[in-house]
Amino acid sequence: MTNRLPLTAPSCSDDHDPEALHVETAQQRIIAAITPLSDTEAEYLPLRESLDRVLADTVVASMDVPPSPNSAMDGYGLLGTDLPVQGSRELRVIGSSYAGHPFPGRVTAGECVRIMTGAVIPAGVDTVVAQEHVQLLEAERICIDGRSKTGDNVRRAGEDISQGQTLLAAGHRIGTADLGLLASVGMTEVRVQRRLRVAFFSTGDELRGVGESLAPGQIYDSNRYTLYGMLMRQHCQISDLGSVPDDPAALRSTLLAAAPHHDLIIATGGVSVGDADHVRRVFAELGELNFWKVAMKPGRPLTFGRLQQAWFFGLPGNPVAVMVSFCQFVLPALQQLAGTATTPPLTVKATSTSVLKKRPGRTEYQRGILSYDSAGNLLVSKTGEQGSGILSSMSKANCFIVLSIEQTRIEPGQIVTVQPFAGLL
Ligand SMILES: Nc1nc2c(c(=O)[nH]1)N[C@H]1C(S)=C(S)[C@@H](COP(=O)(O)OP(=O)(O)OC[C@H]3O[C@@H](n4cnc5c(N)ncnc54)[C@H](O)[C@@H]3O)O[C@H]1N2
Ligand code: MOO
Repeated sequence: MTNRLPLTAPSCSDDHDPEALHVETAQQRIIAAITPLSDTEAEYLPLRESLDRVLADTVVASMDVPPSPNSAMDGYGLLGTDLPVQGSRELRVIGSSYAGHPFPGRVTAGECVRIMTGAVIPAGVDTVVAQEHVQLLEAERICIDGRSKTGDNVRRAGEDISQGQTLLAAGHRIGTADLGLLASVGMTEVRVQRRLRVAFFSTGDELRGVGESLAPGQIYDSNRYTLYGMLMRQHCQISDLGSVPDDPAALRSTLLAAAPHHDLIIATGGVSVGDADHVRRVFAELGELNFWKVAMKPGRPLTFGRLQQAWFFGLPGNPVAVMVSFCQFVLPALQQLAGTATTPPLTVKATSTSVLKKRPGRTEYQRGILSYDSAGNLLVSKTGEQGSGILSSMSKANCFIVLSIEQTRIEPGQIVTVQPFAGLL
């Protein structure tokens, strides 16, 4: 084979490869290389349609929420100076304030108003006594005791949001609470970044699509399905370019056709050193290779670079390697492109209940099931066989067990680092 990039074969006892970048270095190189999308193609969307989109503008609150002081309880609104220090006191009920129907007058000493939760606090009132703490007397009179204190059950204007404050910053991905937050200041539409355009294709002469029949040596293409799922979860605008044969000319034309119309191109397979692994070589001829190979398992031959204005990931073909490298590298790249904060995934510590086999030299992402024992301690067990072709290990898992580069065999009872799938997949 010609034109092969050098590969230093790891020894049998460890997996060290001096050419492979550490995971953190590779992540930093990706973040450093990518500049966020400009907002020239940002669009206005009706509020509900903006769910999961990225804000193009910082939103400043145009009003206080709540706009007026209001009651937190159903009860009686009165003056704090009327609260008895000891014993009880009678007050005269002069009217009522309901949510949407404020009391128009002023309350003075010796008086009170019937008030409902959410109703505007009338002028003069600074305290609401819950009705459970009030004794009803005849002829519009009540009796209160010394249990309450001035200011009780009054929600001040702007206690949630104050006019002029930054409500949500540009680059924030709009979540479910944010839809309510934006509605609470009366916004009908928001300006959001366009969705990221991501093309993906698989490579391999052995691949057939679902619905086709398999000849000997052929397998179904599963990578385009996991990629579809992961990209849809990230709200990308996707182009599935299908399965491309192990043919440099076909790879070349697929890459060149996709580059002008996409922010990111993802290929799977063909990035290792086999005679039919053309993806990295073809990419390196056409574009700028940023790095090849990361000291991780699975996912070592990962390839990253740029082709015209599109970023490129050549993910290793093994189905688990695709998912692991997507989570660790494609996700931060998408976040960086979208201009959202690139926060590392949350990790927790858990006690392993399994023996975890590992050789030094690569960070490993084993697939685990995170659970609690009866005392509330976090436990994690591995999902059986851990080969990078064992996709069922991902399907059974709810977390990655992240074993650091120099870590070796883990015994049951040892504490390990775990990355839950929530927010990743
Ligand atoms: N001599 C060496 N061989 C290999 C090395 C190495 O360092 N030296 N690295 C191994 C590692 S680690 C990985 S990961 C793989 C990655 O290789 P490729 O990216 O070139 O992937 P392929 O060879 O094309 O495929 C690997 C495997 O995955 C299956 N596959 C591929 N695409 C799909 C798909 N779309 N759906 C389902 N399954 C797919 C493919 O049939 C192979 O079994 O290289 C090792 N070799
Ligand atoms: O790096 Mo590979 O993904 O171990 O099989």
